[in-house]
Amino acid sequence: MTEAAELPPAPEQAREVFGDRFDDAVRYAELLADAGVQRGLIGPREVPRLWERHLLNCAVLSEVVPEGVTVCDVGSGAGLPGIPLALVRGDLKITLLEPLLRRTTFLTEVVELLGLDHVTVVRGRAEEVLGKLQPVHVVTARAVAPLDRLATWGIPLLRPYGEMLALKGDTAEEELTAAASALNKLGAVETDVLQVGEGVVDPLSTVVQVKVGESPGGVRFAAKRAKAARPARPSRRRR
Ligand SMILES: C[S@@+](CC[C@H](N)C(=O)[O-])C[C@H]1O[C@@H](n2cnc3c(N)ncnc32)[C@H](O)[C@@H]1O
Repeated sequence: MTEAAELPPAPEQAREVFGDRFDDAVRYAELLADAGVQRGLIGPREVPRLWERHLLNCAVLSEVVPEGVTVCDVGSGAGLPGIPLALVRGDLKITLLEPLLRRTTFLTEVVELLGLDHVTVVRGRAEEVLGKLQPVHVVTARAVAPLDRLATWGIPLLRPYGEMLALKGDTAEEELTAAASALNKLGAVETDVLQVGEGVVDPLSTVVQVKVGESPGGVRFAAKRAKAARPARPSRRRR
């Protein structure tokens, strides 16, 4: 049997980043290393690098999230980036969206244990909750799908003038180029690649930012809504 990897002590930067919520961040890291691994939500090989590669890498996304907004973390998995973001930003209202029951059960436990009153867990696929969730200012995501597919799921969840913030690695620029036409059709008006986490993570975390205009979801989504709104044709009667 392989021995369970040990969770290393929190690095000094974690105290600064999580501030008052540092103890809760430690508790979350312990839950990931223990129940998270046992229930197959995170690989055992991730445990030694939980702080740098997961908690801190996700928490620094906070640098580019505006104040007091609503956020939907699409494909939250074991709570990344949603939970670290919630720990550093009590001003946000965050929905963790995840289709798998095993994962939403874990997320609900974490939210209750850490007393994250500003976080709600919703079970579902992004493309299926459209119209059921209130549109949000910001969609976040990490490791869910290539940018073009992620955009078709995430952008329709946005309010007008909202933005999607996707944590991506080295492939960020490449994915943006490949997704250009899809983003255009979905109503993107501005895109950028941001580097965050100076002095906290090395390498810096890369974030693809996609801002939308008045019509998030773009032409296809607008057409779908128009179709749904059309009155039903009167049924023909046989004479
Ligand atoms: C590789 S995991 C990443 C989890 C987490 N974001 C992280 O970085 O550790 C991808 C997650 O996306 C979820 N997912 C896949 N398709 C989805 C969809 N259409 N809508 C919402 N979530 C989805 C999966 O269930 C899974 O939890």
